[in-house]
Amino acid sequence: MFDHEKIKEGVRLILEGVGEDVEREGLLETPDRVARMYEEIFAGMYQDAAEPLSKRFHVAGNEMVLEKDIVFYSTCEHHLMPFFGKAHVAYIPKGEVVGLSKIARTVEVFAKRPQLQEQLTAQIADAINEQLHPMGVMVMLEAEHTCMTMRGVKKPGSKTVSYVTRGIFAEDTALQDRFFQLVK
Ligand SMILES: Nc1nc2c(ncn2[C@@H]2O[C@H](COP(=O)(O)OP(=O)(O)OP(=O)(O)O)[C@@H](O)[C@H]2O)c(=O)[nH]1
Ligand SMILES: [Zn+2]
Repeated sequence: MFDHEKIKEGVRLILEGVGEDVEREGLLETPDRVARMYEEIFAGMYQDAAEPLSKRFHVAGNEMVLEKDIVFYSTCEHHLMPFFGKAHVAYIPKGEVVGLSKIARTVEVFAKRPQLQEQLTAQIADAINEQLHPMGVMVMLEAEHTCMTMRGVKKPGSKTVSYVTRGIFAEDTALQDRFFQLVK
């Protein structure tokens, strides 16, 4: 589990590194606050993505289910800066579906870890694929990376779009087009 004291010590060292006085009033509680914050934004480190997807319901048809505009906040593993945006998740069931909220919960588990957008996209798709064994899965993420907008190349408003396909979505470009139409 989280080593709260270690995170606090790290935050103290960063503040000292930037030349701050860690004993001044405004900063006294900061290491503890930041440690608690990390425990929140990295809560997915200790959550099992299979868990929300374990309760399934039987359905007759196999029409596409799309959960779109799922707002997520994640943390870029290169700079520990936030990236945030929307996830669109579609799958074509093969006899089984999950409760709609469980798709968003799956996004949350993986978003709340140090991440790369491409890796986050693939992990969401793979978890659904492995747990639900659907005909196919397609996941698309659109996000703004603060490591690109408030620092570095400073390109505010730029968006990173990533998507992955599994199963019949990988082979059927007409199906991919339908997904792109629906999330537009
Ligand atoms: N592929 C990918 N790259 C990312 C993601 N988040 C941040 N990056 C990039 O990771 C790269 C790290 O590049 P480095 O050259 O090692 O680090 P840097 O000197 O801080 O780079 P700059 O951001 O260009 O200043 C940068 O180009 C970031 O834009 C992500 O989710 N996916
Ligand atoms: Zn970054």
